[in-house]
Amino acid sequence: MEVVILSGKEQAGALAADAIEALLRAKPDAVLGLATGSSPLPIYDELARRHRDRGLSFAAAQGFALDEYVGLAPGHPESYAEVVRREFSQRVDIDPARVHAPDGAAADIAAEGERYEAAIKAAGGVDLQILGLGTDGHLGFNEPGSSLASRTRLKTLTEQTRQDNARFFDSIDEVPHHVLTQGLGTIMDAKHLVLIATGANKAPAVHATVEGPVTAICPGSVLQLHPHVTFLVDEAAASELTLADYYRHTWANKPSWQGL
Ligand SMILES: N[C@@H]1[C@@H](O)[C@H](O)[C@@H](COP(=O)(O)O)O[C@@H]1O
Repeated sequence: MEVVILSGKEQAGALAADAIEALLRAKPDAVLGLATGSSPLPIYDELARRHRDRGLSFAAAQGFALDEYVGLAPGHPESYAEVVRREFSQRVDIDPARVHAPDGAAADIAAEGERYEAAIKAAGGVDLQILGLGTDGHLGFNEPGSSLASRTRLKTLTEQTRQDNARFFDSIDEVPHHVLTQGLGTIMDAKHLVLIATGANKAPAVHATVEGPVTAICPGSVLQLHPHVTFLVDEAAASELTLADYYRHTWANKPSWQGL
């Protein structure tokens, strides 16, 4: 695990964009795992800037969203398919037909989960997965209690997550109770995981994820079992980390030839 403590979310976004740019230059047809929520927005802003200013191309790439609400009307502005389109796809040159999301309006949600798993596999798996972190430690929409081996499936949101996400809707009553999310096992299959967490409200979840026991109570903690995971956190989100000084020391002394 690599924990990088940065001064702000723009710096975190730029570092994640560095990793994505390096991947795309080495492998133009890379498969990107796309996260929603507010944390990854600085990454998408930076990728859009690099596309515009220096021709970083996503033309051969593919994208897979982590999750989707169940029960929103197709095209709802807060559906994650729409958020990914608005914040990422339409700002770069990726083929919209190669950006996928689970279909939260599918008649058979269980079958849709299996179809989505098969689609990720058929694409060759995710090369780099962007992740945010819920205040309760969730990844995607894998709420506390999720199996660490879970695959794409229906989940019920906690009230804490519905309240956290109510800011995107007119009222909490409009936040769906159900979602379709890649499982923790699905997420763990990605080759490189890049988690971005900023702000003091994420500090307890960051601490539990990085330094707590590996437990379904904190789904993020499963990342401790992944061989290539990068945590990009700001000072506020890092404020409860026991080994913060060591992470800073490691970053300050990182060999210049070693990427993320
Ligand atoms: N399903 C998403 C997660 O993928 C995201 O990580 C989390 C945190 O969101 P934010 O980054 O806005 O704090 O929100 C949602 O629940």
